[in-house]
Amino acid sequence: MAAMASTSPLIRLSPRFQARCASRKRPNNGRPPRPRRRSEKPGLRTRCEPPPRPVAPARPGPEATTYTRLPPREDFLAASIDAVSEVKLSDSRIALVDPGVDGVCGEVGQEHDYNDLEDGTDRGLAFNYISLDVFEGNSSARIDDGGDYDDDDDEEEEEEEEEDSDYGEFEGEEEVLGLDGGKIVSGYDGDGNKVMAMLYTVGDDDDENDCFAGKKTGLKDGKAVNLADSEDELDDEEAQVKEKGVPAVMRCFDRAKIYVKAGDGGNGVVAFRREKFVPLGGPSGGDGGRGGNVYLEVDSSMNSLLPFRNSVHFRAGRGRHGQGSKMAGAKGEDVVVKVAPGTVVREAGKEEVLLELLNPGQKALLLPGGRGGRGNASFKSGMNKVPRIAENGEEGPEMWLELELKLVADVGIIGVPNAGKSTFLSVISAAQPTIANYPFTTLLPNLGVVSFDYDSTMVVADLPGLLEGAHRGFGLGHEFLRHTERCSTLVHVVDGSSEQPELEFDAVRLELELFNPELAEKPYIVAYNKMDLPEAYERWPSFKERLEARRIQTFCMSAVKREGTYRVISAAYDVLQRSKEAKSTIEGWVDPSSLNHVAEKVKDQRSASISEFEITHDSSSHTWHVIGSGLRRFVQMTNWRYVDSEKRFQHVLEACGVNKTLMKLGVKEGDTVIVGELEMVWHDSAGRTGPSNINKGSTDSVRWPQWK
Ligand SMILES: Nc1nc2c(ncn2[C@@H]2O[C@H](COP(=O)(O)OP(=O)(O)OP(=O)(O)O)[C@@H](O)[C@H]2O)c(=O)[nH]1
Ligand SMILES: [Mg+2]
Repeated sequence: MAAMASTSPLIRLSPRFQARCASRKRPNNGRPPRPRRRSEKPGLRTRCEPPPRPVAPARPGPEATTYTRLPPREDFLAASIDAVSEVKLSDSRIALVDPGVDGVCGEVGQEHDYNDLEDGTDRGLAFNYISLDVFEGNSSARIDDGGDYDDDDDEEEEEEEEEDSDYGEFEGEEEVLGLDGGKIVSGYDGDGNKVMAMLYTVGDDDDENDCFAGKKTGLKDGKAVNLADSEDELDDEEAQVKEKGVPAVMRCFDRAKIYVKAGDGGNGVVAFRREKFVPLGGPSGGDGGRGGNVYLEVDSSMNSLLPFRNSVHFRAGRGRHGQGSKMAGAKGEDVVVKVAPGTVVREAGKEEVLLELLNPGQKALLLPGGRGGRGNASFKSGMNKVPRIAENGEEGPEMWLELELKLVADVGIIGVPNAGKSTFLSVISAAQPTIANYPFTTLLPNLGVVSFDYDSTMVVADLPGLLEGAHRGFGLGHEFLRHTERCSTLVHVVDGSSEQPELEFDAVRLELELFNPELAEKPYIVAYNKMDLPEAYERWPSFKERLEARRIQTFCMSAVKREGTYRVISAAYDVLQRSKEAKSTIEGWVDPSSLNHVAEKVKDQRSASISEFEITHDSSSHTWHVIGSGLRRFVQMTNWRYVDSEKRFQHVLEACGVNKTLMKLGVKEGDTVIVGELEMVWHDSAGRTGPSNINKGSTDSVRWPQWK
């Protein structure tokens, strides 16, 4: 720009363009229209309609944050939530474990009769579990709250069921895999595909409250198989995923969408010094102030992105305009957006991560404010002593950002619902997560700090249970799978009391891989839980054998009896240390100044040369588009109120080669040329319009007294 200013006295004004319409954005900065000047006379015909503005990025509507969207009504499980809050560990089934049971991994003591829990009523929990019928052959699975299922002779009923597509997809052999509060059912559908379903209910027989029962879900290669009433059946997969949206009560405020805008620069002004005894005071218009910057800062007191529910827009202040007596405008106020530790920042709609803000105190300059426009004092030179030109302030950049909070935990506890993950966390740390004998007790991740001694501590996160299909939105797991991306190590808790622990184990591993293959590559250990239960104890040897054959480090424990847990967590600690060492050698030291790289990029874009441009031609409308960020910025900063601005603009187009290129490409008389927001008409006969537009007294021939 400095170079441009110095060229102004040498302007060879041969305007081939006639500006039809100058930038409409701030035509007059709110001031009353000036009387026409000579230079605005003939030749400069303005068009009434504004030039086509560049297509602005679609502005997100009210769904700016994940939590502003209301969940589908049927997903709001009021009854289930009530039920959850009533359940205590002491009430749960585990309270019935006979203390006489001997240690883990060894002999199991006496048999425990838990069969009475499977009769549909869990006394401790006062829940009514649905009955699950298991069928052979081609019969259909059916859920019935305590009702009988007639699977043989009643042909009419069978016909009805065939018509009812709710059951149609879940035909074939089924077997019960787990009967723990909820029931995991596996089977084969008509096509021979493996089908899994988690069936459970909470509350009494009242259908309205029986929300979980209303959402019985069968999972078939990640697709829902709706086993409930046909009203709930959804037409397509998309609708299913939508309906599986996490209810508002369960939503973690760990995603937000915000708008940030750096402040615009203040405008420069044209002013001349008029003072007694100071003849020919000269130009004294001050520069505009710089717009405020946008910073992102990690605030250790924040643990969610909840504050962004109310405030979505963050705009830095604009710089003040310059004033006479060479007074520069004040700088605009900066805005600092505080985020929780562990926040990942992306530009909305883009995959690329802009910033990862992990540690409290980190502060990143995200968007630098716009440059202040120069006042006429800055344009003064030996050849142009009365510059009547000033610039607009540069527009501050703006952006929609997607913020995502990922837990910063060393170890993540994963596994199917009800495996005992929360129980394990409560044993190894001081955390007190809700523990209960039904799936999805944990709705939000829990954190706990495990300390071995003063120096060695690690943060462990208990994550909501994962179901098959979690990566496609089933259950709650997918909402939280991303948290595991931050964990260096995983502890995979396997429910030993399930029918086929290995199958469940593989399903969860597959989910991790499908969600993000990098997750599956993280180091992990397996903790086979509930060893105090006879069935778990029986299955342990074969489970261990198979996993060890696959070279997977496997431990057994009884979280509730606090046996074997220390071994598991110390093994996790060892794995964590090893992975940390490996990481530090690979990644090396990270330069904290790299946090400003987004702002650096913006600055680089700003300093793009005006001679870098592309020209496209639309032959149907005889329009030429001159595209270049340097030129665009130049147009935006040109203040068309001032006569000299127009001349300087013509000169710049000539100097940077736009005119020449257009002529080379075959521009014709009357064609429209669009540069940035400015639309002009091309005239071949420069002689006709060019010299006649020059305000002869405006540049080098100006005499100071003229301004007195
Ligand atoms: N017998 C026995 N029961 C256990 C053991 N560990 C946990 N449980 C019980 O299993 C049930 C589920 O425990 P949670 O810790 O809530 O399971 P979770 O994996 O956190 O479940 P979600 O949060 O739903 O994913 C509770 O009733 C626990 O008391 C164990 O070692 N032995
Ligand atoms: Mg839990």
